[in-house]
Amino acid sequence: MDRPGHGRRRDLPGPKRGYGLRRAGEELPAGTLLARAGTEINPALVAVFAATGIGHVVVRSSPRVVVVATGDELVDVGRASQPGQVVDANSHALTAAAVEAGAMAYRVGICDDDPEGLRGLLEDQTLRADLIVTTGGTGTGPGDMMRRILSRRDGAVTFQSVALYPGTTLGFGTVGGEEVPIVCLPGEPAAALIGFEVLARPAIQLLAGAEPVFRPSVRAHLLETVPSPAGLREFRPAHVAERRGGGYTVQPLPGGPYTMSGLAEANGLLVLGEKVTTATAGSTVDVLLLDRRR
Ligand SMILES: Nc1nc2c(c(=O)[nH]1)N[C@H]1C(S)=C(S)[C@@H](COP(=O)(O)OP(=O)(O)OC[C@H]3O[C@@H](n4cnc5c(N)ncnc54)[C@H](O)[C@@H]3O)O[C@H]1N2
Ligand code: MOO
Repeated sequence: MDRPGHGRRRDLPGPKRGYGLRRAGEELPAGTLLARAGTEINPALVAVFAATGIGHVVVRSSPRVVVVATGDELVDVGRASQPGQVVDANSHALTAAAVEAGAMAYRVGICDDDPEGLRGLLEDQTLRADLIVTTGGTGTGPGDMMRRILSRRDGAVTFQSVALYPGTTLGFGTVGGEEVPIVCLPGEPAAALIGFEVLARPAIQLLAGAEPVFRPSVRAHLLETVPSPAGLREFRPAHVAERRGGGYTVQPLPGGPYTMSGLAEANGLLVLGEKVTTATAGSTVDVLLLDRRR
């Protein structure tokens, strides 16, 4: 009984008046705005609604996005690839990107460059898709089937070069009687992901009723000189960091705009406008903030 803390009586001061009590309206006083239109509903917000007696809210459901990879050369991941074959990375990456953007995403997988097969597949997918995202076959060669089958139809999909780098060859428009929006991204994997970021992601945000539609951007101090093609707006994987004294710095990642590993590392996209041919170290540039903590 003489172990410390045992068998001895200690008088503690009594609790202050009101201690441990939760008062009505303490956290959210009457009249507080609970959520703005365009807010994504999360579990805690559901709790806030329920606790404040709101049993019903009007929502836009997550858009259904169908992802199709095209190309005779493609094989599914995990299968042995022969010389001349390419493992399909894009349908997986774009499906993940669509989920990250808040969509219900369906990966259809690989479709050969057979015009009838492709037409039929797109027609079928219009029944379940709010947005169709394809990759591959957007070039101007005779075998670039996506451009061939879609640009023939009375202008519903346009492949006029977009001043985007990488991603110049992408197409966009609608397909089928239901006029389902479609974004046709290039086959080159980094170009496909950047094209998705710039064109498809905002479309998903818009379909979801989300606000804001675009990524936030900041002005940042560029740490390394980079060249950029004239006439095209370049989006380049980069690492952005907050400076101690305020503001941001941005470091372009090695490998330029066409790197998957650079994109995997990036927490921002450096934006170099159409008129920029060289962005010099020390200048101030625009950076889109990707939603990744690094
Ligand atoms: N005459 C012209 N030819 C090309 C131009 C041009 O302006 N004029 N632009 C070039 C550029 S830039 C791009 S980008 C490509 C876009 O062409 P495609 O969309 O037809 O791309 P593909 O030929 O289908 O593929 C390019 C490259 O990427 C590989 N690929 C394709 N799909 C996948 C996938 N799902 N996963 C991984 N890798 C994939 C494919 O095997 C090729 O190596 O056009 C240029 N030509
Ligand atoms: O269109 Mo290509 O995507 O510039 O790389």
